[in-house]
Amino acid sequence: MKGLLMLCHYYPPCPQPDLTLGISKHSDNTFITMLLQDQIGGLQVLHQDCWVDVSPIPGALLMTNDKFKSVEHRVLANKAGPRISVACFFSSSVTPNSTVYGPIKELLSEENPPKYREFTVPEYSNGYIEKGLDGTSNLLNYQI
Ligand SMILES: O=C(O)CCC(=O)C(=O)O
Ligand SMILES: [Fe+2]
Repeated sequence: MKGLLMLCHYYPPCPQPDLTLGISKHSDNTFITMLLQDQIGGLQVLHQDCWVDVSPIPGALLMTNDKFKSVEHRVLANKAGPRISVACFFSSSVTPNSTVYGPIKELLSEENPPKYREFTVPEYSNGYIEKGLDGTSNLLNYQI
């Protein structure tokens, strides 16, 4: 499928899970993510400043991106394991695309000026990768 990127994660068992994380806090930079996780657990989403466990349900596929706002999430390290998950990212970032995206012009006015500058999807995706999962939003780099 065009624009589908699949990432398979293997988290080895960790002898001291309190000292590290499986994946640090981040939000996905794709249009939508579908995730298949095994029974080990460890995925958490940030909800009202609290980390909430996303318990594995056998056979369930998890979709992130709540009303197009990508939810922040992380994965805890586990003594049990290994843990395996498969994330499918739906995004146009893997195909060349020179389209410039920005705030919808009809919604802008003197009272409501643009908060973000325009950018292309490859520019945004490369910035996301270069920044790394440092817990901050990549969008901050495009704020005016
Ligand atoms: O392994 C998981 O449950 C989550 C993986 C993840 O957050 C990602 O690939 O972006
Ligand atoms: Fe993620």
